[in-house]
Amino acid sequence: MRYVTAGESHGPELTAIIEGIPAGLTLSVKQVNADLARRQQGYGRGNRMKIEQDKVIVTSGVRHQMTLGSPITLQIKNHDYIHWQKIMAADEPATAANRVRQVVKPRPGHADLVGGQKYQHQDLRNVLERSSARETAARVAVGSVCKQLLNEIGVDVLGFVQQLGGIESDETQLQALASLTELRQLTENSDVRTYDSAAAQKMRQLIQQARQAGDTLGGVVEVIATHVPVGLGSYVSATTKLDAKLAQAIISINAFKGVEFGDGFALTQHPGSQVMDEIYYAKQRGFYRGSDHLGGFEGGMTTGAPLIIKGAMKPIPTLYQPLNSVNIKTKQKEKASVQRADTTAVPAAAVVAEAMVAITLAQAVLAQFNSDSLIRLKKQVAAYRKEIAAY
Ligand SMILES: Cc1cc2nc3c(=O)[nH]c(=O)nc-3n(C[C@H](O)[C@H](O)[C@H](O)COP(=O)(O)O)c2cc1C
Ligand SMILES: C=C(O[C@@H]1CC(C(=O)O)=C[C@@H](OP(=O)(O)O)[C@H]1O)C(=O)O
Repeated sequence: MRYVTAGESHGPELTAIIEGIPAGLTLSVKQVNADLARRQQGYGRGNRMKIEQDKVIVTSGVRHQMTLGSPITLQIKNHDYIHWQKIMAADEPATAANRVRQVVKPRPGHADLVGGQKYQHQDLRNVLERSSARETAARVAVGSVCKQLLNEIGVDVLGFVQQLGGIESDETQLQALASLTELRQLTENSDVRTYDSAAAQKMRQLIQQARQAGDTLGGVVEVIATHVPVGLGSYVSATTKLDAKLAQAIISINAFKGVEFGDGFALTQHPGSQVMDEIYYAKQRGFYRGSDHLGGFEGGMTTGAPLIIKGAMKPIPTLYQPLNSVNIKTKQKEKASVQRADTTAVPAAAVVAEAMVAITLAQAVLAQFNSDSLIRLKKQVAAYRKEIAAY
């Protein structure tokens, strides 16, 4: 399965085309829209989210709510386009009237300067339009389709905020106790996508302070995937290791600078005796682990334990109290340009990370099992699970 997204932040729409989803999957557009809405929420987002109400339009590959096996096209309209039609026009030459709102003072931490140098753009809007995380809405729509496929074979994926601006979310402690369903209820009942708690209150205060100071915040998101079959991915080649593919998928999200599996970097502070997941056997269950310090991976393969993947998001680069920059035209020192921006988008990014994990897992499943028909896929996965359990 492969996919591509297209679309500029202030252009008419985002588009995603997915190729390789099996025929026979009942696709809920309502569910895709619910995921798109989750990505738009979260305390700390800017005014753009008041303009957009992301909804997907399916224009191919699905008939009567069932996938056909042909490429699926998903479109999401940019409501903000109405304010940018002239500036973003594809079919009109540049004129004094439409060459307005140019960006010439690159923002440190955004793609502006390097994008301008690489593509030789003199208006950095040509870079920011596509480097903007607006694109992640399309990925969430693709991820939602993939989650629906994964649900058919019992795999559940959930992303949530683990830490924001240094304040740890209560879900981290709850995670060990709560099922994914309980965790989902907790995260959905809160406007910072965290358990509505003392920690969430502190996060909100910190975001308010950052906003007032013209500053921004980052954080850590966590994604858990449960009931993943044993042995997705392989140790045989660098390119077949599934943990490596997931690392790529997480780092591909705008502003992500780090990824961890299980206890990740903290593993380095303990002796081996404390961090390996010891092996047990029970007749009903087959082989299983007593812990999950390694986040569900050994040798680039899934062990059958829950996948625990964390991603570190840097603070948002656009600051209302802008940092030092240089005007690309005059070469004079100036403060970076200020575009409308989020104070933080960690809650939104948790939904994007969930989508990226779902996409990568769906790709692994479809590479290993039949990808023409959902019925055949389910049969093959069930037979494989039996074979593994009988080992
Ligand atoms: C959901 C989401 C929303 C974001 N919102 C903004 C924003 O409003 N302003 C901004 O400067 N960067 C924002 N970013 C981050 C930039 O898109 C990102 O830093 C930029 O594309 C440069 O890429 P890099 O940080 O991966 O190097 C956001 C990222 C995500 C995931
Ligand atoms: C549009 C989205 O996020 C945008 C991501 C973004 C950036 O630079 O990454 C900058 C802002 O764009 P704008 O200036 O149009 O408000 C965010 O709002 C979105 O998440 O849907």
